[in-house]
Amino acid sequence: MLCEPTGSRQDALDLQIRPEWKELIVTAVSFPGTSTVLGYPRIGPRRELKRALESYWEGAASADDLRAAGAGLREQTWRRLAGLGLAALPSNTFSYYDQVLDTAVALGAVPARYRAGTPEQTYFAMARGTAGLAPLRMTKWFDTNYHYIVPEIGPDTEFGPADPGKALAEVREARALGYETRPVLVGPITFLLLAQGTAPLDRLDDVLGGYAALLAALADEGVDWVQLDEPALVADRTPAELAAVRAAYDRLGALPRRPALLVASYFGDLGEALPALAESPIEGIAVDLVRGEVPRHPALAGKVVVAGVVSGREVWRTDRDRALASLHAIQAGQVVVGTAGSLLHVPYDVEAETGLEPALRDRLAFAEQKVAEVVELAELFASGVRPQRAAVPSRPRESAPVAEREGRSPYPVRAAAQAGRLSLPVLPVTTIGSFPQTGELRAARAQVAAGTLTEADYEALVRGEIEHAIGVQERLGLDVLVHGEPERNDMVQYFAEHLDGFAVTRHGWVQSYGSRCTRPPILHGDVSRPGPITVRWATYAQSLTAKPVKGMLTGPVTITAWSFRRDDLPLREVMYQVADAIRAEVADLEAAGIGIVQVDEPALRELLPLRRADQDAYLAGAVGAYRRATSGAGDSTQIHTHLCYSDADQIAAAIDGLDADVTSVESARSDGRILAESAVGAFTRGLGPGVYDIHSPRVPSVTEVEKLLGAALAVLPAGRVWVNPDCGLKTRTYPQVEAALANLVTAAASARQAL
Ligand SMILES: Nc1nc2c(c(=O)[nH]1)N[C@@H](CNc1ccc(C(=O)N[C@@H](CCC(=O)N[C@@H](CCC(=O)N[C@@H](CCC(=O)O)C(=O)O)C(=O)O)C(=O)O)cc1)CN2
Ligand code: MET
Ligand SMILES: [Zn+2]
Repeated sequence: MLCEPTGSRQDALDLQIRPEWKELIVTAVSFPGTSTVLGYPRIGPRRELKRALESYWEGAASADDLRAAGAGLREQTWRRLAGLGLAALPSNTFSYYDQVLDTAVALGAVPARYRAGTPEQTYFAMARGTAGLAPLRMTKWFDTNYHYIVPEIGPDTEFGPADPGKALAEVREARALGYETRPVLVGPITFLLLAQGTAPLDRLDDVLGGYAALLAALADEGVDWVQLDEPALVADRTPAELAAVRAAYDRLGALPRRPALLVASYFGDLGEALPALAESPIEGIAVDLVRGEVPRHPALAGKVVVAGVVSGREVWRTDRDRALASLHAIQAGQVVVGTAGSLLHVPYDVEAETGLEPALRDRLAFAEQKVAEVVELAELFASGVRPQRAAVPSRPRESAPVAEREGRSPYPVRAAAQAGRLSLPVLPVTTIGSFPQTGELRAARAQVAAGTLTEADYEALVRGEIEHAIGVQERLGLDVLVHGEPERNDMVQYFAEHLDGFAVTRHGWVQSYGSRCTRPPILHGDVSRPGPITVRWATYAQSLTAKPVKGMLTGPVTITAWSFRRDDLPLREVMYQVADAIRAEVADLEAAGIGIVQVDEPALRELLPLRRADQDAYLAGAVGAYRRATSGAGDSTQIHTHLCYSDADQIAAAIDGLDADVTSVESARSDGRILAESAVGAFTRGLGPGVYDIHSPRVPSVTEVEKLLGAALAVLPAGRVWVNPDCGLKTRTYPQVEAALANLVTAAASARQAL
């Protein structure tokens, strides 16, 4: 998206070169080549890393097996990038789990309680927990569907010695293959701003000591350039934070022994942070020219600018003229053609998608195609090719605002109608929707696709799974049951497969967290619903039990957010089209006698623009879409929603605006932050703060659940509290789930007694 030039930018343009800048405009340290990417997918073109990790975690493979799989993938990536003609290769963009966690380990920021066992055991304990130890928190990486591990940096955190081992090993590994690389680390400001703890910037000095040690070790290894990723600089930053940016890079720049520094920004425009970086003694700055503007600052004359003209977030082919226009507009010591951010968030290769309609496929570029685009643009730019037409801002065409639909009575009226219809106990126990996805189900879907299993046999298998899930819930004594979503490969892809306007991929995997991946659908046309999608599964489940079964839908914001989407329509209109499809599905569920419908919106927070100035318009559109999807429901139909992250306080008003009767949220993995006074006030209707962290294989004890429930009951009236896990159970196994849910039911019973 293009932004209007801001006043401060215009001023920067008009500035004369001040004397103090003269010394900053040193001769540019040259960058090793005219093309690069800031990062690359690492899960493997066929999810080789996922399989290696999961076998290692299951105990079926050794640490050596896992290391060999990692080395193979790294080699394959470097060879491919070089083979495509890319000039400057990054390293340390591979990770066994997450790059923020890797940086924490490199900085020695390993909380004492995890420091036991082998390095692998420590690493995966932080990421996933152990039988006795909860993992570190995990949350969304900026406005993506990728999750990072939140470093724990408090006022008293003791940093161990810096550990450059992984970065050095990758440099050596690439060198053995004949490649000099540029190691990538998360930069100090982003690292601290993403960390959990009180005023983490207070720890800047300690952290910079760690970076200094890492940089020295890399310099000793003969590394010429290091990339420090600072996406946090494209969000609004306070004057104190901007001062910290200057202090940090002044200090790192002044180190006597270090490689040249490329500070990489992406996901938006640097804005106020540009002068802070440009005026510091670093050698290069990477900018996002897909979402941001051409950077202008006199001190850039002495620096390398890596121009992110190829999107790391979308899958459309790059507009060559627009990219060339941006490249020619940059005034810098050296302009290098690059990607806007890492390619981590797009799939590997469009060529693998033989099932896509050729007309659509021709418009797409995945990671490999994007590398080829970077290389081609670098050649065109070097030979002085100019854009053939004036760049037209790719602004979506505006159309008349669509009226929002309203229909439901105020909450108290609805709550009374629902209480009469549902007669639930106080503290009702429920789940978020999915039950474990068995290997048998996944294999069966693959067989249907391959034509070796009939639809009828698959259908019978799904019905059997529903019976099983209902049986388990009945036996354990849950109050509101779910059918368990066995028919869904993914909560978004499944709907995309049943709606018009979407295409889905076969191999288009993108890492979501750890070994978990999704295949984001491609929303390329007008969206509509050819027919009911979930009704037969929900009614089948309801036919098996006298307890209420909750219908389960994914909301319009989330379906839109977790798809690659068209850019020729405003986001709001796209979301409204999806909302109308979901609205029809809600109506059909209701007509089929389903009394509770959950419309999940875990991505509501995710698409929140990084700049405050853009947030209200987005939230109005997102809330409008949700209400459009749900406001057709009658008063006695209970509408639930589910959001799975803890920083709900930032969008409290919007969550309230959804007007759902019951909201379930992640809470267990984030120590009940949602129950803090600042957040809990947002929930004026039913609330289910998660009491079971489903992202970890460990089973919470009854006491643990009781504690979390007690915390909820201390701040909320019991009549509005629900008992549920943090999120769906699809990534867990049945034994884990049954043990955990039994503990939830027991804890709820004892909490009811105590009321
Ligand atoms: N889109 C999306 N984003 C989300 C979530 C989500 O559920 N969906 N949840 C939050 C957390 N993120 C998550 C992301 C992925 C998964 C997840 O479990 N993904 C599965 C894949 C799901 C899937 O598409 N499964 C397909 C394909 C399964 C498969 O691997 N098939 C094999 C063949 C079958 C076999 O023999 O196993 C193959 O293709 O090779 C299916 O079930 O049909 C995985 O990585 O394992 C969980 C959480 C936030 N973002
Ligand atoms: C990422 S939110 C997941 C909600 C979905 N209903 C599930 O249980 O899997
Ligand atoms: Zn969830």
